[in-house]
Amino acid sequence: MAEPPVIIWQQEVESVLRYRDLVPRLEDALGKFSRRDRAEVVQPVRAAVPLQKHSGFMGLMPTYMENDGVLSTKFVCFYKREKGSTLPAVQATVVLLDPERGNVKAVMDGEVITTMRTAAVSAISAKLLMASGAEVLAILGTGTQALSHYNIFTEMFSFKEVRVWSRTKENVERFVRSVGGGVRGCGSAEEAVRGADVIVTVTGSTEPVLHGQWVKAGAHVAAVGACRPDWRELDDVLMKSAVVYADSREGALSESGDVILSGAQVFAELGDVINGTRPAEREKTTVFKSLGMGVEDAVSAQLVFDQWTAKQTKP
Ligand SMILES: NC(=O)C1=CN([C@@H]2O[C@H](COP(=O)(O)OP(=O)(O)OC[C@H]3O[C@@H](n4cnc5c(N)ncnc54)[C@H](O)[C@@H]3O)[C@@H](O)[C@H]2O)C=CC1
Ligand SMILES: O=C([O-])C1=[NH+]CCC1
Repeated sequence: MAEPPVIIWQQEVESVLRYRDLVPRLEDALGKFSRRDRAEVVQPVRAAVPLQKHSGFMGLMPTYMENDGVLSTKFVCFYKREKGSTLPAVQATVVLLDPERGNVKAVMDGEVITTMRTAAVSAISAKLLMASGAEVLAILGTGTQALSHYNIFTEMFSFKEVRVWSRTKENVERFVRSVGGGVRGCGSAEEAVRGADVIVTVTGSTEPVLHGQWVKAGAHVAAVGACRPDWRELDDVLMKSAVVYADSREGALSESGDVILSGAQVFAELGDVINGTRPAEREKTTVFKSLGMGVEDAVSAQLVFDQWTAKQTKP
């Protein structure tokens, strides 16, 4: 009989997961995904069950990496929250299985994984696509993803200025305090993004918050919110004038309102750039449309499991 599964909860995930370990694993996973080799990654587009009464969805994100022996699925519930709501926008659990026997090896908190792997993939997009000498970073949104994006973008790059905007002044002030200052709070999205070299959109908005006419030519945008076919964060002007990259072409064409409703073409996946099969158009305005992929959760969960197991066996 198989061993019972271990439970690895939030604090323990936090204590073992580090961006320096995660980033190379995610780069490798993005490259493998884009090769479409079924021995490397099998990952269907997320199935989303509507939770109509609660304005949300439960996403199911199964992934199998045969060569790496990794089998997992994430359950992620995400919601459109009304202004002032204190309920979380995203809750997630990752289940890691033994692919040979089919038993569950570990059940782990998926919030830290989702928060960190999403920010890490956006940072990889910036590493690949932002113009050299980028100085100004703008973040639209001040929630969970805003903080993780701030953390990794300031850890990986040396911006001279970081700006942030959110719907309320209180949210902006709270965010600035939470990161210990060093960030300029802005009164409007336009003020935050004008002249910025890199723009991160991490809002719960279902309407465009970022307009192409404000965006400097050659800027890189990492667009993380609006993960439903009728939700938007970016307007048509930006989508049609930028070179659009995605984590998954199929994901973008079935889940991204910014891609579907603007009619913009997906030029490449990030993995194509990593594999050298599509170019990084650094000198042009670029949008990375992030939807989130099961393979990102799979490699993150395996990393957590390995680190956690090593910690248990240390004398
Ligand atoms: N691409 C991916 O892999 C992932 C995407 N997400 C998405 O990222 C977004 C942010 O997630 P969290 O930071 O966890 O949420 P959160 O609730 O912690 O933060 C959301 C932020 O957006 C702001 N906001 C909400 N509605 C807005 C509107 N109409 N206009 C302007 N700002 C608005 C809120 O004030 C808050 O600052 C969500 O859309 C979520 O679904 C989350 C996880 C993974
Ligand atoms: O990949 C993910 O976990 C999510 N994408 C959109 C909301 C949650």
